[in-house]
Amino acid sequence: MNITIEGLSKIYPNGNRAINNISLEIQDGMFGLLGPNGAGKSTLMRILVTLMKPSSGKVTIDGLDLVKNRKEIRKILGYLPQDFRFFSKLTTHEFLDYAARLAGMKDSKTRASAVDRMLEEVGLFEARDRQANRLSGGMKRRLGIAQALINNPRLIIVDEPTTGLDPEERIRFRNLLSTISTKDVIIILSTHIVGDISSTCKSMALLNRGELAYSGSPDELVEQAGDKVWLIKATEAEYLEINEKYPVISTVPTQEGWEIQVVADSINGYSGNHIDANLEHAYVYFMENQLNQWTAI
Ligand SMILES: Nc1ncnc2c1ncn2[C@@H]1O[C@H](COP(=O)(O)OP(=O)(O)OP(=O)(O)O)[C@@H](O)[C@H]1O
Repeated sequence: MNITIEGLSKIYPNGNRAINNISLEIQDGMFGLLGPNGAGKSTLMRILVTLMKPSSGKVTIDGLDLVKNRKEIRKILGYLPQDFRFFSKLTTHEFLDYAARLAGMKDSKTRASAVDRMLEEVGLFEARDRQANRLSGGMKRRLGIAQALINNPRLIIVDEPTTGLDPEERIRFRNLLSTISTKDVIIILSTHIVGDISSTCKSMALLNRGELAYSGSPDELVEQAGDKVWLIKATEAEYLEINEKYPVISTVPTQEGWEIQVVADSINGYSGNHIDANLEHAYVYFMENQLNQWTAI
């Protein structure tokens, strides 16, 4: 499985340039698409799932042209949109059966066993007779992924799936995605939550204001911030100054004052030492130093 994106742009009718000349290669496995709000992630997702046409550029999925071969591409596609909703009154099981029918599974026996298998896989079998729109947030998200996966798609696109989930459900959801990501399947995970990507994706892209700011592995991005993360031991007086000067990752009070994690090329004049960088640090460093656009995660 392989996706090639060449010179892709999207300008909305009101003139908003949501995506600007993006070129990208995506191979088998889990691919993370990271970026702040408004970066263009959802726009790119909507184009990839054939809901919207690009203004210019070309996308090829396993040799199929995204615009010309829409029907064929839809057959191999599973999509969990950001604002996924359920019809009222359907039970979990009925909903998934409906989704399976929409996905083209005509034979009722095959469908029934596929639905049960999928409910087991996402941990919702016990909840099969509960009304879908009364499930907890995490369970709804799992039912959302179940409907995206019911027809064994080879391209799975999930948009901001962990927003609003508690940490336990978030981990559960990520693990679920990892188990699906086998050979010959691409899962594209769009998120503004750095932890979603660091724990699951081997390759990633960073979008910012419609532009491709980085593509590669999360490890390579972390390497770029290798010696840029500092733990400063600050006095009360220095605390505010440091907050003004540097992007601060965390602040912990100590008996002497504060321990403050910052990302910066140097910490002239302050007392501190390097600490290991992680993807969150790298993201902040990249947004601040390469793009001058650090605000907040
Ligand atoms: N239908 C639309 N018409 C006009 N502009 C739009 C439309 N949808 C999105 N935009 C604009 O395009 C840009 C990219 O939006 P998009 O929703 O793709 O970003 P995002 O990275 O998914 O952000 P978020 O995480 O907030 O959804 C933003 O400036 C947004 O305001």
